[in-house]
Amino acid sequence: MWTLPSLARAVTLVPRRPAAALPLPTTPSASGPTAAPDPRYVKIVEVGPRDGLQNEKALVPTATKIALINRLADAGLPAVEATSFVSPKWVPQMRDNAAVLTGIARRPGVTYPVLTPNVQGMEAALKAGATEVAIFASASESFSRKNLNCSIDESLQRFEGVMALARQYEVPVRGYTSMVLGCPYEGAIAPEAVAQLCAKLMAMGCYEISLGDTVGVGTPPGMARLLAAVTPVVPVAQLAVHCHDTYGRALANIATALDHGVRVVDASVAGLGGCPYADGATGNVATEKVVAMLHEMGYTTGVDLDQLHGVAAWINAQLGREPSERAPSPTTER
Ligand SMILES: CC(C)(COP(=O)([O-])OP(=O)([O-])OC[C@H]1O[C@@H](n2cnc3c(N)ncnc32)[C@H](O)[C@@H]1OP(=O)([O-])[O-])[C@@H](O)C(=O)NCCC(=O)NCCSC(=O)C[C@@](C)(O)CC(=O)[O-]
Repeated sequence: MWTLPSLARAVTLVPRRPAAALPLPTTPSASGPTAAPDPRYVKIVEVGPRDGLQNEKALVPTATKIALINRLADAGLPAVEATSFVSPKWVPQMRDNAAVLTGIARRPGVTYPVLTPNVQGMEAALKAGATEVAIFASASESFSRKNLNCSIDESLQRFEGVMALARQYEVPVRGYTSMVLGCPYEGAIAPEAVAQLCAKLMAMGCYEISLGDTVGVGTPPGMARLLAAVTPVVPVAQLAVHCHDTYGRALANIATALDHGVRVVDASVAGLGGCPYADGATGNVATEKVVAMLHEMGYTTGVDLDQLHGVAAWINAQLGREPSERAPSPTTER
């Protein structure tokens, strides 16, 4: 059986900057990110292969997942969340995590984060060659128990073990905070409680916090109140927003976040997804809709919108899904 001391031999370790010193989002160049932060560049973190597919009822073939990830990277997405190393009893769709992560063709300059809820998941992720991971906490006690089978405090204790391994193997860690704008089990969530949790995740060593409107109940004023509470404790350059589109408000909420200086946006190609432990959660906002809006607003993303539409149509066909409403044509871009 594989044991921790064999880890150094099992994985190829790439020397990295300490996670806390990771740079702000920058415009990617042909050879990777440039040094100077560009205020008009918005980094899209594509979460479809994980957050999207985790909710599909029928098992998606591993080859389809790998092809999806490769196609998204080819379309210019700078970060493609590939899979999660969670219990296969809890999320069967992600049980081929190692095969997916080892099967993708890694494109230079693209990161492929994976979710790790505990040391067991982190060890498996490292063994499969993960070079970036994400831990995921909830601002709602009820959702924490449904999603992670433990309290918020217990989840943070588990993450300590993940962070220790991440430091040892120099793997950057992204932190998620879920249910930041409301919870189906608890209703309203206090922005101050979200801020406190985000501060704890930052103190543990996360380089960025993604604020999850897990069930899409947020509104632009709610997003503004949330960011007013969170930005004093987490610099806005280290915040991302992760908006589900349950009630069609995701783009408006993202636009509000952009107004407040957020420059990292999570999205899911074709609007795939939901959350298996959050009743009523539909997919993340569709990546093609976010990219179209950003380009119309004069932001750059490095994403080829036509190619991305092709990926959305392809994955819809693979999954037998009806295409969602097409986002504006790239011909209208500035
Ligand atoms: C955290 C646990 C594992 C606790 O689950 P548990 O049952 O309390 O764990 P346990 O430690 O008691 O172990 C029970 C069994 O699970 C196994 N196990 C334990 N850990 C692992 C692991 N890492 N990988 C593989 N197997 C694992 C362990 O080996 C054991 O196996 P058994 O002895 O019964 O055969 C479980 O609750 C779980 O897997 N939860 C994950 C749920 C999930 O993935 N939810 C979706 C992602 S979160 C999300 O989508 C929100 C987000 C991030 O997108 C942001 C937003 O929208 O807000």
